[in-house]
Amino acid sequence: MRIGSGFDVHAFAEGDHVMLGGVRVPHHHGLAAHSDGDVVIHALCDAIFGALALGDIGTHFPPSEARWRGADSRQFLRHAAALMRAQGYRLGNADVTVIGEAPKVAPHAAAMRENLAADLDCPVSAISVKATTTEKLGFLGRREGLAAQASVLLERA
Ligand SMILES: Nc1ccn([C@@H]2O[C@H](COP(=O)(O)O)[C@@H](O)[C@H]2O)c(=O)n1
Ligand SMILES: C[C@@]1(CO)OP(=O)(O)OP(=O)(O)OC[C@H]1O
Repeated sequence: MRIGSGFDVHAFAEGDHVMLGGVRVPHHHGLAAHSDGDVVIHALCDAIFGALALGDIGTHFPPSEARWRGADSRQFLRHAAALMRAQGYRLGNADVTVIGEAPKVAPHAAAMRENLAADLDCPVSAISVKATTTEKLGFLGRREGLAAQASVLLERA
């Protein structure tokens, strides 16, 4: 078995939605990023890369490369899943927490879990997506951006 953890933050910018776990969530801001800024998927990718000791998301998808501009982060997750399988592992379970005051994540958590499970080729029951505020404290509490953290357990396939 291997465990991994990941963390990602993106600042709010102009826009009318954020992408979270591959779900387009309406919001009065977007997220500033090279890709689509999906903090859920970025944290999950880093957790998988970490579990495999294969670097991090920037190692695999350098922000210096124009081809990742505006990219759908689900392709990053499918790549991480392919590397996981190639190393002889499958996802045991994943637990993701979105941190921020808004938008509300709970109404979209089921759709996010479906997307993540599809990309990781695992049962939806193996994927948890939850959220918390920071009780208005700090940069997340001031609604300057959104963060996500993820933990994964990989099992031998
Ligand atoms: N962006 C968020 C933040 C929180 N939630 C939901 O609200 C619950 C209460 O959050 P507290 O930080 O006050 O404990 C939390 O358990 C989530 O269900 C959310 O959906 N989106
Ligand atoms: C995803 C990548 C792709 O270039 O860029 P960003 O969308 O800015 O996201 P970040 O979480 O900073 O991870 C780095 C990059 O791999």
